[in-house]
Amino acid sequence: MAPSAIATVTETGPEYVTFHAAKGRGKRLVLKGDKMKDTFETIPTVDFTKAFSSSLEDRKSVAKEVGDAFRNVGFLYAKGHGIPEDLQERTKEAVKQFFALPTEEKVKLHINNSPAIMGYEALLETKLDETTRGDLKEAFLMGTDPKDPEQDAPKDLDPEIYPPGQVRNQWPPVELLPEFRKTIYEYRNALLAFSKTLVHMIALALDLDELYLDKYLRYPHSSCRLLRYPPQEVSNDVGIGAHADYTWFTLVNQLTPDPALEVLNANAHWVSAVPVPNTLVVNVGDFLERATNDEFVSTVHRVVNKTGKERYSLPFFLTPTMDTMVETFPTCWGPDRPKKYEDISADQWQKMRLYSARYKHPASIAARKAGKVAYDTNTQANGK
Ligand SMILES: O=C(O)CCC(=O)C(=O)O
Ligand SMILES: [Fe+2]
Repeated sequence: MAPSAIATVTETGPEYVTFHAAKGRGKRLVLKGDKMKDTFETIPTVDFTKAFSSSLEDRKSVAKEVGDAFRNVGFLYAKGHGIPEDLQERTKEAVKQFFALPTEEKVKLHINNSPAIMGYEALLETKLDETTRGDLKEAFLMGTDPKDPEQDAPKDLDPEIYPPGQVRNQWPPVELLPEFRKTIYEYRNALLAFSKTLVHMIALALDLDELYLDKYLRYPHSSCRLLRYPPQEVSNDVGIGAHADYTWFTLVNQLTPDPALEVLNANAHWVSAVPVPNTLVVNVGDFLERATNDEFVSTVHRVVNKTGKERYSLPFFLTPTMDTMVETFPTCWGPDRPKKYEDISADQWQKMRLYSARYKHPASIAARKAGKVAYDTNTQANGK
């Protein structure tokens, strides 16, 4: 696993770092001097070229590097992922064009119109770090929507999870952005294909059959979140407050060259995930941490845009098919290593985390009233 030479520790931060993660609101002491632990100070790079090889030995060599990175860091830079550069360029243009639309066009697509919480979310609408005034970013979210023909969704999805006709994705009119939907789908489908290869590498890294985890991927919850971060002017602003993702994993395409994404190591020092052209930043989410009985780590991260420039990024999130029960993987527990977590349906997990982070969204309020979703009382106070 070749360490990236360009990621560096940027600051030691305050005495404590607070964050928002599966286990509730966390707080970690910043370690200094001889209290410091042996932990990562760079983000490793993994070349995925051999993940596409017909030789199992080649694929296992990539899987080993993925396993090392996910056990020790929870983050890696993926190169050799095969996503065409021209598609990445066109996607970046599409992202910029979306955010350049007049505000009145963007708010027509507001997430409050969508029970699935897809669409446009304005600046400061979320607040992952309660010590700030909110997350200084605007977003456009798209995810699973069986009505979108581009997704070729199975016909027998659970109607409780995907009520027929329910508003999910919301797209800007083609007259305004003729190529937008097409380009975002082309990108999303390429990332979904790469994700399936990454899932195979994860299976091998955990000594599972290479295809063992495919049973979770009949219609995985794959979503893209387009993000624009204006330059921060207020001193304690953040682009996104410190948090862990609730996915299986996230693939972030940093579309602009200036550093802003930071990853928390065991000393509670922030390690910069400096953008590296034509790589994806891959990180383990809380759901995969749980399914591996904490063998893989879901690492806290944040975005701080002090560059004086606008930043654009594009995370892609992967979570298993909503109607599957996710067990602790069989190689991750045994007599000497008891299971720490109950099995949980992907739908329950997704809703619990999504609604906690969007506490005032109409779908979140309705689910709470109906007693349909278990809430983590530690995290709900954070959601706006
Ligand atoms: O913009 C980024 O680089 C990361 C965004 C992120 O952490 C998230 O959307 O969960
Ligand atoms: Fe994240």
